[in-house]
Amino acid sequence: MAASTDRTTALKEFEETKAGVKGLVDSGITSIPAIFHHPNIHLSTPAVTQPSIPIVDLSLPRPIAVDLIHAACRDWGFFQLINHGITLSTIDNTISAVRSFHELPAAVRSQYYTRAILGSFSYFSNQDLFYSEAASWRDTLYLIFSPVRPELDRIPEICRSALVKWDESVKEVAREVMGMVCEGLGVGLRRLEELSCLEGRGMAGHYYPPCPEPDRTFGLVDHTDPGILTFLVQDSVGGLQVKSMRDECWVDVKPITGALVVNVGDLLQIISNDEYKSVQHRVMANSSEESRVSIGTFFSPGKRGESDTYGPLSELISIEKPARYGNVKMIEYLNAFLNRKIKSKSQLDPYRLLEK
Ligand SMILES: O=C(O)CCC(=O)C(=O)O
Ligand SMILES: [Fe+2]
Repeated sequence: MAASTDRTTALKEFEETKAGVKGLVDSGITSIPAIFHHPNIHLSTPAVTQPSIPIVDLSLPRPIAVDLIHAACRDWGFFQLINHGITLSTIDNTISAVRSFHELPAAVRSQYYTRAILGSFSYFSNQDLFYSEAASWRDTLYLIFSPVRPELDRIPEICRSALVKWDESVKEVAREVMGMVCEGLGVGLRRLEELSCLEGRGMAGHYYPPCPEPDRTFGLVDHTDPGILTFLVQDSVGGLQVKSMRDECWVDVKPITGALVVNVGDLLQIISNDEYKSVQHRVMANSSEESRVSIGTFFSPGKRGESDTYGPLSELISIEKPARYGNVKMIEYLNAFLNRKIKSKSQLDPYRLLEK
């Protein structure tokens, strides 16, 4: 009881600094506060560097790229996309813009600190700070681009134009990739787009400061993403790991300059009726001397009215393979995701109809 009261007080104190993990690092700490201690971290297995997640070259002839994307979504739930058309300078500018926001003086960035992510722009440390057993070594800026358009003047000037441009660039790549995903699934080319899967877009700009005790905490605990597809760009520091479906090993996602990391979310697993799998991933606490930045864009259906439900595509249901999930109502689904601790697959379970 006393311990949990202490923890609650410590969490509130940390929250009230509105300066995130970056604020702790700037204060010169040499050990991490107890709220960041993950008790069973020593039990978690280290990652291997081989095999690595698939690489898909978008400049290959389309049928070949479609086959590669299909195999990657089926066997890994993850791939790195190269030659996708977004220039290196756009990527660098975007990463720098996110870094610059997180490195603004605490008094300036703290003005944006809020957990109300439904506004245009928010900044916080650990989305699930008050739900999880232990906090992780990470701060985040978050923006919703669609279906509600952001109020541009509420986005800090230091990252505004870069993030708006990034959203547009990623959306174009996602349009192409979603078409190829549909082709791989054997459904109409625009099926996902017609389901408004390009129209729900949120963006997280994560900042992982160097951690003085990286063996005691995580950067981001293992989880699956709730939406359709995630497109992520990372700097050269590394730390992202994916759980291999084949042997359950954690595998490093080695940073490749200019690449986008693409992964299947829980909703695509549902819609594809288990053809494609959303796969667990995590980020280790940053043991390098430099801070790490990654920017994820999360695509999900933008149509979220009472009658808009999303379940296994009728083309993928047969007598041999009946529907494995019931229908999802987006508002309920997203609210459930936002109001609990980060974990894996919990979004899928309530909708599962049959045991695999
Ligand atoms: O920072 C990363 O590399 C991964 C971030 C991530 O998995 C997420 O935001 O869902
Ligand atoms: Fe993720």
